[in-house]
Amino acid sequence: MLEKEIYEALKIVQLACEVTSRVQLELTKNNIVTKSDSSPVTISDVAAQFLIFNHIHKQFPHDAFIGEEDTAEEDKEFLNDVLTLVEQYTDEDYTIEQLGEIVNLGNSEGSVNGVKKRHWVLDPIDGTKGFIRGDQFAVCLSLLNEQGEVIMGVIGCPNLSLNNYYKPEIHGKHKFDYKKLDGECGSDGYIFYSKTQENKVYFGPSIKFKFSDDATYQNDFLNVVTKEDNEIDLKKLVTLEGFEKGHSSHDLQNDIKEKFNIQHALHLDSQVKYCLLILNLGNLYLRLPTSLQFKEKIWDHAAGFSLLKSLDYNHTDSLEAKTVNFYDGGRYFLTKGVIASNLSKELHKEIVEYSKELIMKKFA
Ligand SMILES: Nc1ncnc2c1ncn2[C@@H]1O[C@H](COP(=O)(O)OS(=O)(=O)O)[C@@H](OP(=O)(O)O)[C@H]1O
Ligand SMILES: [Mg+2]
Ligand SMILES: [Mg+2]
Ligand SMILES: [Mg+2]
Repeated sequence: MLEKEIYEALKIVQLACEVTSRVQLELTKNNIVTKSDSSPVTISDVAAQFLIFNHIHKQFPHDAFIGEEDTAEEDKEFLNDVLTLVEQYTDEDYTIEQLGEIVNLGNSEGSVNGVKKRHWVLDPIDGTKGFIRGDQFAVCLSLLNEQGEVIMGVIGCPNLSLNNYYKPEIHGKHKFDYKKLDGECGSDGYIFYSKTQENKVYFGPSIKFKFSDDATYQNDFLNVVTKEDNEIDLKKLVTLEGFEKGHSSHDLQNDIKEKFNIQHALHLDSQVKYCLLILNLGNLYLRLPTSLQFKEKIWDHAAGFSLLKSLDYNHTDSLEAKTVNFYDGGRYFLTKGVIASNLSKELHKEIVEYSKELIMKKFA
């Protein structure tokens, strides 16, 4: 089940990794604009959304899409640069109108209004600020079934070197030789994927994927992680937090670390944080809200959620230890913040209870 979906998703996420990581190296000010919510977007965010939706739409014409980007806000010059970029990776030529039609397929409100369709959920570049800074970012594609449940996730991490995050004195012995794996990556980084119902996550150096016509991609994925591979050392927990102070309440997250005596923290952009959690390079993902008005977007979490649920890890909001739901709020969560972990359900709940206390105090 889902073999074709995974195969097509991997193939096109791999291409998007290639495009985005190339653009990252040669990014200029003209390639970046500011959206009406004050967040940045680059030509490669829109190009990656186009390439991915164009491919998936051809393969699965009955499916719907939710994507972060939309061409309505962008001017002609910017969109022309997007076209020039995508045409280097497609056999056909496209007009600006055709570009818009495909990118804006992603404007679906989801299955909230009784539209029962599968939805592909895309964040073409998650961590755009990290991308612009030259740091971590991720291409995140997932699939929701007709009931709105996340059934698979693919995360491309073009800039990820795992050995940078592995510290033997903290992490102890691990199944994987990250240095060796990094060496195999070239400049394309890693891709992670999972089917939510399967109890394993696959990952491999993106560049190693060799796709044959009979969809034998599994053979090219060298690495599998299961829950049993991860030994959690409660004395050496590591948090996974965002880089941008505007995206989560770093002050409250520090209070949590103090209360639970957590000595180590990693700060990095994007859903790469979820990939590190899967590998047990971090244990506790903290995203406490900076304002109770902010609505979390489903594309910032759906692919990571699939990886986490495959290993039966916790993924809840920051006020109540209830599993986050991807369908009741359409494009948004109805809940506030996110806390995820590979800890026991009991400890996770304790952390969320303390988080609630802190949030209530801060925003009272
Ligand atoms: N105020 C606020 N609160 C929470 N989240 C916000 C906020 N503003 C933006 N965003 C979203 O943050 C997405 C990037 O998440 P990161 O995990 O990379 O954040 S961090 O920069 O590492 O802190 C980012 O995704 P991208 O736009 O895809 O980069 C935004 O959707
Ligand atoms: Mg994002
Ligand atoms: Mg994005
Ligand atoms: Mg964005």
